[in-house]
Amino acid sequence: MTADLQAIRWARPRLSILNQLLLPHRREYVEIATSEQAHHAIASMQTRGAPAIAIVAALGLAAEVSAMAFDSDDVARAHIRARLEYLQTARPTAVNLFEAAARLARVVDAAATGVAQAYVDAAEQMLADDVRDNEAIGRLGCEHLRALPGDKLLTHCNTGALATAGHGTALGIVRDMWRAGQLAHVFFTETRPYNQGARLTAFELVSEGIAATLVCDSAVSALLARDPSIKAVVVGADRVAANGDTANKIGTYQLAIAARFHGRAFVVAAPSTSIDLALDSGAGITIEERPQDEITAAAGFTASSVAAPGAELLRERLQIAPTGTHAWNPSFDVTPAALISAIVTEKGVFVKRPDAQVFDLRASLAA
Ligand SMILES: CSC[C@H]1O[C@H](OP(=O)(O)O)[C@H](O)[C@@H]1O
Repeated sequence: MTADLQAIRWARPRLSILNQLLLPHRREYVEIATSEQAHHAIASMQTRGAPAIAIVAALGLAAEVSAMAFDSDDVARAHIRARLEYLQTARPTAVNLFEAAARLARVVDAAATGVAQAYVDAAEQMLADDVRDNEAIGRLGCEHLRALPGDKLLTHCNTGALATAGHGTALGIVRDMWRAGQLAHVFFTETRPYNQGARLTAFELVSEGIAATLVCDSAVSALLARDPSIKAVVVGADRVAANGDTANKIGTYQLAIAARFHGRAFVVAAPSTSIDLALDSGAGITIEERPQDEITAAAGFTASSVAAPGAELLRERLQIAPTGTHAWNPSFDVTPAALISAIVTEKGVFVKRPDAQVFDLRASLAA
């Protein structure tokens, strides 16, 4: 990964994150020293992507804890547990944040002594684990997709180095296929209304010189109808239920319908930390709803605001819809398992049993 694409920098005990609100115009790192700052970075989308928000929450608290002197292990444990509860209120859909908080709570509960140190060690380990898992997803995804006809892919939102500790999930597969000479071209959606595709995936693909074309979300069916060499649609995930129903960036569901209609594979790529085995189906997934003005106005920079210090504050919004327009802005949708061909994780590539409409991820992960 090039240094340009490093979303999370951790040099014990200091954490800084690439402020993704300013991309692709400015590369500016923000220091995160407290759990409040980590919460703000996640809620305001300075950092985003299911694995990245879990890691920033964990390491933001690690930075805070490292600077504190606790009177006892019990005090440290109580503090960490309370802050983990608080951090889970930053965003509701990606399960990685909740999974990480539960795992870290178990670490501090299990540590009889050295609670603060045990917490920091475990939070730090998450960074390395995520890169390792994404590399495995890339490798397994390449192997899985090699057999399918065609030499192009389509992806949605941003699932790359910027959304993770490094390499990425769906975009990690794109990266590995490109490096292996298995990929001639990738199409990627702008991902309205937040434009993670046009701003962030474009930034990653241009940085690495991967042959790529940006399309409007609404151009996907026309693209699939026109180009039979697109072998698959590959997307990430924010939460996958035990039956394979998958919450991912809004627009994913309609991509899956288009892929099914045109006879293309629809592949979900995510670490196993994105799988929520407590949920039987996607019906139980909380979908974040974001402000209406993300739709009624367009965000961006003018030449003068890009150059100004604190450009985030000056982020200009161009009104598109008339004042008084009501908008509905769900940030995610749930793609039914029936439309998903395969789920690629670091633990393996999961498919449905012949004739089944859903996955059995409880059995797959137990195997
Ligand atoms: C590998 S990241 C998964 C996921 O995160 C994105 O959402 P957001 O940008 O709102 O955090 C998107 O759904 C990606 O597929």
